[in-house]
Amino acid sequence: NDPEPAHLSFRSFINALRDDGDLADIEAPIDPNLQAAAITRLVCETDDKAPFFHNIIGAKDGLWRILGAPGGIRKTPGHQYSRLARHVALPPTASLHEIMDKMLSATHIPPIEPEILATGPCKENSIEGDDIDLWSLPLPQIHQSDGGKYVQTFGVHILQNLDGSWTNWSISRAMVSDKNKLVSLAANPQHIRLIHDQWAKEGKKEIPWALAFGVPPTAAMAASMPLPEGVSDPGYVGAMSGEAMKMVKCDTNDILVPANSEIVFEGTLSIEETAKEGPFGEMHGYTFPGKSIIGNVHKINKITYRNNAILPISSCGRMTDETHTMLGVLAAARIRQVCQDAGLPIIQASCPWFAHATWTVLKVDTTKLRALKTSGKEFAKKVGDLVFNVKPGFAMHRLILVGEDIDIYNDKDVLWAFTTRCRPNLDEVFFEEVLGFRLIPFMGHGNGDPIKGGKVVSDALLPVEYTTGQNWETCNFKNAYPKSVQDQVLKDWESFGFAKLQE
Ligand SMILES: Cc1cc2c3c(c1C)C(C)(C)C[C@H]1C[C@@H](C)[C@]4(C(=O)NC(=O)N=C4N2C[C@H](O)[C@H](O)[C@H](O)COP(=O)(O)O)N31
Ligand SMILES: [K+]
Repeated sequence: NDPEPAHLSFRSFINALRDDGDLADIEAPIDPNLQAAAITRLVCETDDKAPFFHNIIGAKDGLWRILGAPGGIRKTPGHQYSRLARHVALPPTASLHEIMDKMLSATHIPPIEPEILATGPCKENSIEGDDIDLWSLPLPQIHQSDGGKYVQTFGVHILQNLDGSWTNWSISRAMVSDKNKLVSLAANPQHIRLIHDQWAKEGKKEIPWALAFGVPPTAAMAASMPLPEGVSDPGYVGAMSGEAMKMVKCDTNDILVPANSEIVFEGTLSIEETAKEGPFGEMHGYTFPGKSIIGNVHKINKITYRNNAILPISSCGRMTDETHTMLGVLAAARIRQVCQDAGLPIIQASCPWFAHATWTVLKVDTTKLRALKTSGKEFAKKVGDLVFNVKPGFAMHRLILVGEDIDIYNDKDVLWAFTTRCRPNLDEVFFEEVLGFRLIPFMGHGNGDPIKGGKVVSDALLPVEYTTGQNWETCNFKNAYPKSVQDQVLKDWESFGFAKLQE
């Protein structure tokens, strides 16, 4: 057991899940080829407990046990987001808005720089140089049609810019391409791509790199979030958690990794060497068998790892997994922040699971909106011009604007507003000149330019909300009857033979 709390130690996090009744300890022998990921996939589709595989077939010398669905959601009422809440030291009853607020909480405060320790648990074991043979490890096959073994679906890539003034953490998938090599996908505008191109411009051949698996959960959340360029994740996370991240230096380069990481791959990201990458079962729920693209090659010079190390995996695909609950939610959080920093009256943002991280719903403060004396067309254009031209907006293809009466974390509310208050076309502003997201099937496998356009701001605020405010009565139990009638109905409800109402 680690001394650190759950948000600062992957092992403490797993113990916290077990205490929450949110972990399935599986002692049965499980095949890393498909079986572990298939169980994890069904967990994601049924919102069940995180699977912890203690007995992976082919594991040896402590490599490795597997934890699935680290960022999944639960069906337990009132505790749906407890696994995410445990990542950021919030109570299991925390709402998505509170989790997003916590992740944004260090936006305008100074960083707390990491503390560098002489050693740490991640140094307990090591494999070096020619002894590295990834093929001998129990590599997970995540989906049957993936182009290779995606050992990397929840580790954190760590890179620095040229002068070392910026340390970037990010999650990008990578598959094994050789006994000591991975190939990853990180396209424009991702920071891995930006840093890669900076080093390439200076004529460098390779970039010092590390990939840390089983990092402190708060670090995994920051890695999944589009922080502004130049904002170093370690310092941001330190400020967020109120204490310095405990790091150790890699043995074979100067990259710092969390001291209690489960497994660390140390090496270099090649500037020139590329390899076929993919296909991979994507976050939008599709695999296009046989379709691979070109990715960058990472060469591993040393592996260090804890005793009985644990590999986290994300078996991504259709809702709901980490690409929706972390990638989508944290992009929406940053979109809210960007709007607020620009002085727009946006008070909340959400990323509904059914939209697979392609929509962001924005709740507008309509009192402030009315003070702007603007129109829907004008406001929608203003929001889109901002959001679709900043990095946090790159994966989103629809923004929906709604008023205060909508609970944007409730799908029925969102769809009610969208289907009844947004007149198709007239109340929508389309953007064809902005960066588009190739991984969405209607882009990468659609009719138009795979990386340009196809975006829209759908204004689901009625015109009256821009002028004098809501002039309708919602026709539902809570709004269409006097309180006295509602109270009488609720008092009699179960005695009339109806089922107990969910709170
Ligand atoms: C939480 C998560 C985030 C992911 C991915 C995944 C998970 C679990 C897995 C590996 C399961 C699936 C793919 C899906 C794929 C999109 C991608 C990726 O392969 N390439 C990419 O460019 N971005 C990905 N992200 C998003 C990325 O982490 C965020 O955009 C983050 O802000 C990047 O950090 P910087 O802003 O500092 O640049 N992967
Ligand atoms: K990041």
